[in-house]
Amino acid sequence: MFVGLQGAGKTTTCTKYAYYHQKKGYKPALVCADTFRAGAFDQLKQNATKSKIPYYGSYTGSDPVKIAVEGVDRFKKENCDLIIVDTSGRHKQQASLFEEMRQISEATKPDLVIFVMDSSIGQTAFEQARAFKQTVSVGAVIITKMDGHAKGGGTLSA
Ligand SMILES: Nc1nc2c(ncn2[C@@H]2O[C@H](COP(=O)(O)OP(=O)(O)OP(=O)(O)O)[C@@H](O)[C@H]2O)c(=O)[nH]1
Repeated sequence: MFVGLQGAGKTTTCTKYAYYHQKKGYKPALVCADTFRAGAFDQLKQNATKSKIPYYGSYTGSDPVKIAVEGVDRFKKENCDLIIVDTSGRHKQQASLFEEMRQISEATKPDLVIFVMDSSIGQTAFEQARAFKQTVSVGAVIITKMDGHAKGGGTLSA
């Protein structure tokens, strides 16, 4: 399950992560549990289609917990090795969105929660990262946009 702030690069990184594992011979799948941002499902769908990775999502559903569970169940039945759940961007002041993230995690029971962090955030990442870790069991961090500037060091130290 991928979590993080708005625009951190979750959807892009989900596809890269799936593609990487596909190239290694695994059978990944993508689930779009982002019902918040307009176009989120289309973005994931386009990336998945280009990479020939199966995907699941909904244009009409408004319950990300339900969509996540449906997607995970479907791909488990299809014997996928790696089911990646992309979630909406959120920040710690958005209590209801944090609660939603907790519910998705509780319902899908991910083996790994990955916190995706934009390197340009620098050391201010600390408070946000802590809030995510206090709500869901973050087990890994991926830092994105290291190609754009030199602030990644601050992010790493935070
Ligand atoms: N330069 C650069 N741009 C990136 C990288 N990763 C993502 N982006 C860009 O950052 C923007 C946001 O990426 P998304 O993958 O949509 O981010 P997101 O976290 O899914 O966004 P929300 O779902 O709205 O929270 C897009 O324009 C991406 O192309 C990266 O490593 N380098």
